[in-house]
Amino acid sequence: MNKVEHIGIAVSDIRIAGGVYEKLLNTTIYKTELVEQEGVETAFLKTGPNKVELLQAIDDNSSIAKFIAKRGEGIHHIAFDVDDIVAEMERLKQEGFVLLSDKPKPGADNKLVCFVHPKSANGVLIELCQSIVG
Ligand SMILES: CC[C@@H](C(=O)O)C(=O)SCCNC(=O)CCNC(=O)[C@H](O)C(C)(C)COP(=O)(O)OP(=O)(O)OC[C@H]1O[C@@H](n2cnc3c(N)ncnc32)[C@H](O)[C@@H]1OP(=O)(O)O
Ligand SMILES: [Co+2]
Repeated sequence: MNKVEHIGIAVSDIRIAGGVYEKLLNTTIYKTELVEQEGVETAFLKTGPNKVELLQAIDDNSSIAKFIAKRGEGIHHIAFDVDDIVAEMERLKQEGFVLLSDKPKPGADNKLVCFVHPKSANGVLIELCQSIVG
């Protein structure tokens, strides 16, 4: 596993939260993207080498809607960059982690992603991300 790729933050209103994070980080949102398969609208900000992903639910079935209903807004997941997501998924499975999909799926920002259940990672939802090249 490589560096932290982004920190995902669950928000109720991405426009309001976007303004707050633009002020906080003294930067502007460089990309917004709707990821329908995940039921989310996203907005990305960069600070130094780090990325923050704001996530708003687009419907009540979204993981983000459930998370906010249960826990309120806040840090939702930590994403790690990987070179070979299939190999990393296999390694984590062998180590006993619970993966939330059998195969990588399309994420935001030209990535293939897979999630590790928070119950198998000390209460933190982990995302693996591999950049799609080309
Ligand atoms: C934009 C695409 C992509 C990217 O490219 O970056 C994204 O980031 S998408 C982000 C949104 N998508 C996901 O989160 C997909 C993976 N998540 C899931 O599959 C589910 O959210 C889940 C983790 C399996 C939980 O779903 P479910 O079991 O239906 O919900 P519960 O509310 O019953 O939760 C069970 C249990 O887990 C705790 N929980 C839930 N979410 C989190 C979390 N983010 N961090 C820590 N813990 C979490 C929840 O509180 C429950 O615990 P108990 O209350 O102790 O039972
Ligand atoms: Co993410």
